[in-house]
Amino acid sequence: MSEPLILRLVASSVSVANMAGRIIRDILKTGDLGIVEKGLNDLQTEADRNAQKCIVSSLMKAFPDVAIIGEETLDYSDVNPDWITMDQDADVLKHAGSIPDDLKNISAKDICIWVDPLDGTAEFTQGLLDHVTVLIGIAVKEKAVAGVIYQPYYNYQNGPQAELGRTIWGIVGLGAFGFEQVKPPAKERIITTTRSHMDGAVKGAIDACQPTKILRVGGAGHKVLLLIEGKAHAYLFASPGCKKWDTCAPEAVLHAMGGKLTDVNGNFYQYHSGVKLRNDGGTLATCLFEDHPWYLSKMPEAIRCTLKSK
Ligand SMILES: Nc1ncnc2c1ncn2[C@@H]1O[C@H](COP(=O)(O)O)[C@@H](O)[C@H]1OP(=O)(O)O
Ligand SMILES: [Mg+2]
Ligand SMILES: [Mg+2]
Ligand SMILES: [Mg+2]
Repeated sequence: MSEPLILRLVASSVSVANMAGRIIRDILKTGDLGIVEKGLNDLQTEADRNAQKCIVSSLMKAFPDVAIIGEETLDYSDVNPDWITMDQDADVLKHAGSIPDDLKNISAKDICIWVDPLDGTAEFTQGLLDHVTVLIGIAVKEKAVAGVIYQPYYNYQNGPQAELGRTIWGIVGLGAFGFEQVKPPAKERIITTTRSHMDGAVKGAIDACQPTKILRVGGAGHKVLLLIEGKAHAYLFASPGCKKWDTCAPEAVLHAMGGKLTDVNGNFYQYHSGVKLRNDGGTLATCLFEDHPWYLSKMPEAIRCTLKSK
């Protein structure tokens, strides 16, 4: 008998995220990023386009009955056949015996896969390569239940011989894998936030939490990696810039390891295929589930009202 659908989805996502990471690294090596301005402070490169073609074409072929929503608007008629992979990561498939009961019998019609082929595009164009991640999030009905975060330039500070890239994945109720889970320092309050989309509300919400340190870095995926590795206590972005493909995979991985991600009013985002793309309520995520209410209680009333999820 074949493995449960949720595990096959994650195993395929891990394999295809690795291939997308190779495509991203190849584009950077050419030196021509093919940058397009989609809007104010909103860029797209050839790496975003090609990585999404690889991910969406591969997953569509493997799971034709599942809804897939990617960040970039693209024409899929000219996809390079070498970019289509049907591989499924063997290490993921080994967990077939430990799937939580509520995910054992899911149906393809209830699934939506959210694809951010390259999260941290602004930082990618500026050479801040460790801020870049490939995000594939899997939702069943409205809930983010599984996610893959591939970091294509992990290790790049260690010189040209270093082996690049790492895969982090998780399934809520099963666990999260591919990283060393470390608790954040007890006597500090480190908050990570945007470096390229800062505004008054983002700053006001952070100040209200009186952090001991602020880490301004790019990418939703990268900031959640800082949480799961204990380098920050909270990720706070009191602004509606992120979309469902930015938060689905990070939220699932964070929940799988014991953290929590919501909007700044404490509401969970919904991820079914008909949902509004924009995360109107901002982002408040904590490494430890039990810390979340404290940060929530510090959110200024004016910011909570402005960022009510619609
Ligand atoms: N105003 C915005 N316009 C477009 N994308 C945004 C905006 N704000 C946030 N994002 C997306 O959310 C990610 C996290 O935001 P930030 O780095 O500012 O904390 C960004 O890397 C970007 O994803 P992407 O790079 O995939 O387009
Ligand atoms: Mg983008
Ligand atoms: Mg993104
Ligand atoms: Mg992106």
